[in-house]
Amino acid sequence: MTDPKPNDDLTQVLPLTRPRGKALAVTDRLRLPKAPKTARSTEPATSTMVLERPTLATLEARNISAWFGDHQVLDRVSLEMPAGVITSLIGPSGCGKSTFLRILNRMHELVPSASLAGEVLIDGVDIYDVERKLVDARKSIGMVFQKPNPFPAMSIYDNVLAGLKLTGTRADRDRRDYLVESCLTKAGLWKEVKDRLRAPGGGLSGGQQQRLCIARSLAVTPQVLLMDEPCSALDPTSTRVIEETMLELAQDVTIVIVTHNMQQAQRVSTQCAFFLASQGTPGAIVEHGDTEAMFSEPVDERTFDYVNGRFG
Ligand SMILES: Nc1ncnc2c1ncn2[C@@H]1O[C@H](COP(=O)(O)OP(=O)(O)OP(=O)(O)O)[C@@H](O)[C@H]1O
Repeated sequence: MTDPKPNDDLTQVLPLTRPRGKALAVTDRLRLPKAPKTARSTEPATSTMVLERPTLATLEARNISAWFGDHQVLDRVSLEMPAGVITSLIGPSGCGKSTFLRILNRMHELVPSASLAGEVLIDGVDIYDVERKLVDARKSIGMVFQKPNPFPAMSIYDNVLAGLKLTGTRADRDRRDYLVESCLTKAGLWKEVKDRLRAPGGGLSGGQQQRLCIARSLAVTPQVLLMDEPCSALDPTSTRVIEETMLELAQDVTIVIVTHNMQQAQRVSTQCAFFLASQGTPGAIVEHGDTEAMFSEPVDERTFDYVNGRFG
């Protein structure tokens, strides 16, 4: 997978022109509106306020197929990712997990040769619908990547707020202060950085940078958070902190995580989907369901072999 740029998840938006059920290469891009300047609020900053809860949303993929040029990498994948639940996507390298995840918030289209078919519904509304603004989909469905990608020279404070500008969300000074504190608190980073908010984001450790990226995603109050192997570049301690953060966040946000770590899938997820692309065929879901059941008594022999480390 291509390495993400710092604002990959938010800046690049595309026209909503895909005909239903038809694969279409998308190349054009739109520009996001600039955030207008706002007056200062007269209300005092309330550092004890909690980040307001987004409405919990169910994400549903229906018959998703995907291509890079002529190469089909997913074939009619359907999966419901219920509100307030952590869903893990597992499977061997190259079976299309990351592609599927990127389709869930319209990032797949950023690859010039990419095309797709199928529907992605958030609470029943297709994020690819021509009536829906792409920026709304990006606000509702945040993304955290494998490699932490803060803006390295930008301050920790400004990193958290980067998404507001990019999505044209207004916030006065007090609101910004409040968002920075509450998002960093939610991401489990506040105590470590509260005395150096003006220091550059690039000066944090890898685990801290990843939590900064989680805080940045939370600032636009997403209903869904997609995480592509968020701990694979981190040490066990940072991994544990991120997992605790995920479990905490799951009360407010629907989370979908791609992971190669079977223990992690069992520790954090309620439901699990096993992807496989056998012998040159496009990736598809072999089996999905309750994580505990998938690991203890999978229905399909290939799932049994995979979760027991016999391949992949
Ligand atoms: N930008 C791209 N251009 C062309 N082909 C791509 C691109 N990105 C991925 N692919 C191909 O799509 C298929 C699925 O890749 P994807 O990254 O989705 O798999 P994955 O299951 O997430 O793998 P991994 O676990 O190694 O990250 C692979 O065959 C891969 O080579």
